[in-house]
Amino acid sequence: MPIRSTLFRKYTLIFGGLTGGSLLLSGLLGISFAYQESQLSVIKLQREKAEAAATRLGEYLFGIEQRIAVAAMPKRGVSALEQRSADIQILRRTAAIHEILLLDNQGKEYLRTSRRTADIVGSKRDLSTTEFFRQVKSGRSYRSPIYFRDGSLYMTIAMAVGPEEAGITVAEVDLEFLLDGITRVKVGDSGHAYAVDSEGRLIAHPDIGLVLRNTSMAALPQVQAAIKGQAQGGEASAQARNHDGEPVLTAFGTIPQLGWFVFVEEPLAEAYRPLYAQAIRSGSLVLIGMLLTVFACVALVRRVVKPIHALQDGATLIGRGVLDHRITVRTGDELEDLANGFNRMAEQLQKSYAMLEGKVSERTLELEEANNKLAALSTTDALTGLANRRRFDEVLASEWSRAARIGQPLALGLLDVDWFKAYNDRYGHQAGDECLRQVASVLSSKICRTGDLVARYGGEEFVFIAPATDAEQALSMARKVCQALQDLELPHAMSGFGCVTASVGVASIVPEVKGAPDILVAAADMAMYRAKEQGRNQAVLGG
Ligand SMILES: Nc1nc2c(ncn2[C@@H]2O[C@H](COP(=O)(O)OP(=O)(O)OP(=O)(O)O)[C@@H](O)[C@H]2O)c(=O)[nH]1
Repeated sequence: MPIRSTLFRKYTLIFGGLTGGSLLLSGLLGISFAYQESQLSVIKLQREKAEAAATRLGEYLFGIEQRIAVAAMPKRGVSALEQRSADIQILRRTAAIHEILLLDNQGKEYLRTSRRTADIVGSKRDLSTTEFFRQVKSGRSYRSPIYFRDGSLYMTIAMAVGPEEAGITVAEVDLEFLLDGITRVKVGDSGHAYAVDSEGRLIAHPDIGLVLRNTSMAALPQVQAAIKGQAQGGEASAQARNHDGEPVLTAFGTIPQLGWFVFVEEPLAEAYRPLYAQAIRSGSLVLIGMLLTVFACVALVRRVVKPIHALQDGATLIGRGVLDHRITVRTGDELEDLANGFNRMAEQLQKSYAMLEGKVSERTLELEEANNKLAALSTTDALTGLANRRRFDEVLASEWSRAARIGQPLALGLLDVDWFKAYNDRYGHQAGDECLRQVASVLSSKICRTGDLVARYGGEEFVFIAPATDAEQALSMARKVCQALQDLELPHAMSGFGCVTASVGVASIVPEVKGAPDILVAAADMAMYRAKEQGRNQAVLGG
């Protein structure tokens, strides 16, 4: 079955996917939480700024009111207006107080002291119909709505301190300090603060032109929410659109004494810039972490897969028969165990093959020997150990051709034991066999030149082939054989010689290529018969 996927790819995907994926997930969650926390802290900071500004302004205004109250307070238990005028004139030196009136308890002006004009004392101007007089007479302090005059922002504060005869103190407060307070609030690089009154009318803004144009911010949802009291604290800090329709992060603080609101706002992109930077930093770290994880996974998987590949390659090689191959795995675990198992198996196979090969070559050798023996047997005479008739025919044919080729004489001798039938009859067949072996031995000892062949021709007949031997030499060799046999003196009572003798016929010719060796055999045979006829125990030359 074809392999669908490699181990390396599979495990890299699994490990890389799991670790990289979980790292990415945890990284994204971390970034998300950090983003939310940072967002909350940015919003909280903004709200604190707004509240601090509101508190500062409220306290400042409260301080002015306190000063007015202290100045308006009757001294040494005396309620006469004259005695308080001096204190009130001192109060005039307070920068934020533009003008102070002292009214008697009927609403008649007793003293008017201003930073720009000379003091007017005892004008008796009737101010009893004014709102501030009515309100103070009813027992409450009075704060007027803000109003513009000569390009400046004012508010009137009226109060009565002490017994009724002490009269009413009315101060016109220049709200310039409000603008200062607002413009001093720093919100990031380009953020700012502004203040609105309880109706949403702009009363302080770094762009004084907006204030002077009597701009209302009441249309802005965040201002509406603040006025309606729907938004409290953190919930009032949120993303919104400013007066110019730009997205901002905004928060507000309340000046409770006045019912005013101080808003701070900062362009959204600027407010969140540290968040984005942090998110990018965290994202980069997650990315680097993921890359490192993936690299680590690849390295780990490669380390795991490498010995498996070594096992795979080794198993393939051993399977192909390379049995001396050894698998090298040094992991110190099951894989190394498996490699060792393969190596042991290969070693075992190698030994078995070697044993098998040894047996095969042993058997082959035995077979060769058997074949050689068989071949020898097929060409050897069992009784005498001489070459047999078949071997004789082969050698005669080849020597005939060779002699014909080189033009040399080839001699052949045919030996027949004399009166051998009688020998058998007299001494028995076994003795006859032994006698034939003796004859063979004599023949072999006399016809022993290199290239000569002695063979048993059949029965008690022997034959020899002598290459490069002429008739005279052949006859001489035959005579020596006859003599040697006679000299052996094997007893033969039935022979006229008293011992075993033989008659030999020899012939020698230079063969012709076209001729047949039969003529040489026939010539020797005829000569042998002639030797018999001539009395036996002799050699006769034929041809
Ligand atoms: N013991 C024994 N006798 C054999 C063997 N081969 C042939 N003979 C005997 O050899 C004898 C040959 O006898 P013949 O052919 O009559 O010749 P001969 O008796 O030798 O007489 P001449 O050849 O005329 O001298 C036979 O009696 C065969 O049985 C053999 O292998 N062993």
